[in-house]
Amino acid sequence: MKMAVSEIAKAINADETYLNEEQLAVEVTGTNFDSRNIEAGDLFVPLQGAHDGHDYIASAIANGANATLWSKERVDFRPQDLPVLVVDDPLAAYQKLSQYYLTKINPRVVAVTGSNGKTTTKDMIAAILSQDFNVTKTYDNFNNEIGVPYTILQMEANTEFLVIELGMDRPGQLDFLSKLVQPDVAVITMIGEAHIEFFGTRDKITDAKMEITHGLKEDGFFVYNGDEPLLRERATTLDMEQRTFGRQASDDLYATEVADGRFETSFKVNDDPTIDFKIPLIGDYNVDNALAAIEVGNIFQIPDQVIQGALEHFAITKNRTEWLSGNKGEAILSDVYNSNPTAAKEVLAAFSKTNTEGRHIVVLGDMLELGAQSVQMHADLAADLDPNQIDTVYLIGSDMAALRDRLLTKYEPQNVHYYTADQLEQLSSDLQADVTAQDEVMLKASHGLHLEKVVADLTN
Ligand SMILES: CC(=O)N[C@H]1[C@@H](OP(=O)(O)OP(=O)(O)OC[C@H]2O[C@@H](n3ccc(=O)[nH]c3=O)[C@H](O)[C@@H]2O)O[C@H](CO)[C@@H](O)[C@@H]1O[C@H](C)C(=O)N[C@@H](C)C(=O)N[C@H](CCC(=O)N[C@@H](CCCCN)C(=O)O)C(=O)O
Ligand SMILES: Nc1ncnc2c1ncn2[C@@H]1O[C@H](COP(=O)(O)OP(=O)(O)OP(=O)(O)O)[C@@H](O)[C@H]1O
Ligand SMILES: C[C@@H](N)C(=O)N[C@H](C)C(=O)O
Repeated sequence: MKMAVSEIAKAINADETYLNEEQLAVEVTGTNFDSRNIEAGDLFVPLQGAHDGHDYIASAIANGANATLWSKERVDFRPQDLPVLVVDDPLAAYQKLSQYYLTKINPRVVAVTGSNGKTTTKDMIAAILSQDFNVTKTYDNFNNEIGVPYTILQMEANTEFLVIELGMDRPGQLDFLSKLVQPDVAVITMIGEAHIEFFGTRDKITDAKMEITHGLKEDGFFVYNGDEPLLRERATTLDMEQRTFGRQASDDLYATEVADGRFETSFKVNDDPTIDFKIPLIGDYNVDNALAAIEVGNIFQIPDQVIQGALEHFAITKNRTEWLSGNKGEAILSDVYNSNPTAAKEVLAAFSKTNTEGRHIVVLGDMLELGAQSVQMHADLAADLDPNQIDTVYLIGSDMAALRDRLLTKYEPQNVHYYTADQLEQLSSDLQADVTAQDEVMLKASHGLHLEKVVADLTN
């Protein structure tokens, strides 16, 4: 982005009495809400976390901030050595600025939500559209009320498509984000149980996910998983054009001949069986993510051969079924960004099928935000762990104790290792001592368990 302070001030209704002529002419070339990541020319956005972002203005300036948003409540403590845009609420101003900038650049917008698969599908769609267009996509999975404005303000002036991930863990959040980005295409990958603690039922999760259509343009497209009855039912009330994907003949686009490779999955689709699609990921569920992305490519008339090439080599975001090589030469499947029952079952199914000369070792940590059904849902994962396919299980976290108890009815005790959440280092050192070059290790847990530290220990 490139904007003068005067343009920003108008866009967000900042109090211009704190800005002189010279300051109004200063040019801003980016934004950041973390002073440690500020680059020369950026606008600093002080946000409230556990600490107050305003307290880091000195480091933002030292790193080259050209201007800062500033809460009017802190106006007496404003810095004197750069332009200060005084507003009621810096986060609301940040969101408003992003909306202004989006209107100014005016790309077509593809918005992606779903209980699982948002980041992967976003990456696939961006890879496809990038073959023919200038595309900006969500950085990592910055998908909330802070991450969405950040992504929008990252756009270069020549951006033709914005592929943006929208996340939520409460009703109303997607209503806000969808109206902010006003998608040309809204995608729902699937409905699972992620964050069900704050909804109670999958039905209510579906209602909240459908909010992605609230800002959908009238001539826009709604792309969704047609195998989910809860989505099919809601879609009947929408006027916009719709495209479904899935595994059933009733879907507009469905996969056939799905085949698992060592590190990839291949499949065909109903509308052109001559093309062999391949994705560099294991897991049947990733075919669904790819189908959603192909639908988007079709909407924008990207030829099938071009889509095929883009999917074969698309760049995945780290820690999503990412294969790594461990210190002893073992193969590691890192899926440590998040976890919930549907995702854990899918990844266990995929991992169970991979060939190994050694053992299949699984490390599972607590799945968070599952509410009253949490303990039961952890215990139920026992059905997805077969001692003939998964040799050794490491469990960590309080609710995983329920899974340990269940597993002891079918596993030898020496093959089930249990740790409390504060024993992560112990788990890591025991696992390192146990693993051999021939083994394969899969790790999955909610982000809060920090299994990425174990992955780092295994691969350092
Ligand atoms: C306000 C803010 O900056 N808080 C981030 C910050 O928290 P803290 O409370 O620890 O901040 P802290 O109190 O230390 O500092 C307050 C503020 O001062 C800043 N600061 C701090 C120190 C310093 O030297 N300099 C400085 O500028 C700091 O960046 C922050 O802006 O530091 C954490 C660790 O780095 C991030 O994890 C937090 O990011 C939040 C979660 C976020 O919302 N980040 C956005 C960009 C996002 O999209 N994050 C995604 C996750 C989004 C998500 O949870 N999505 C859910 C669904 C949506 C939920 C909606 N609530 C899902 O996908 O399931 C991600 O990080 O991967
Ligand atoms: N379509 C799917 N169905 C079930 N599970 C999936 C699906 N896609 C991905 N997953 C699981 O979810 C994990 C995270 O994938 P991804 O990051 O794409 O999802 P996400 O919805 O973006 O999650 P987050 O918003 O928390 O980043 C994967 O590694 C896999 O375990
Ligand atoms: C970290 C956040 N994006 C998320 O996915 N949280 C859930 C609870 C998880 O980590 O499993």
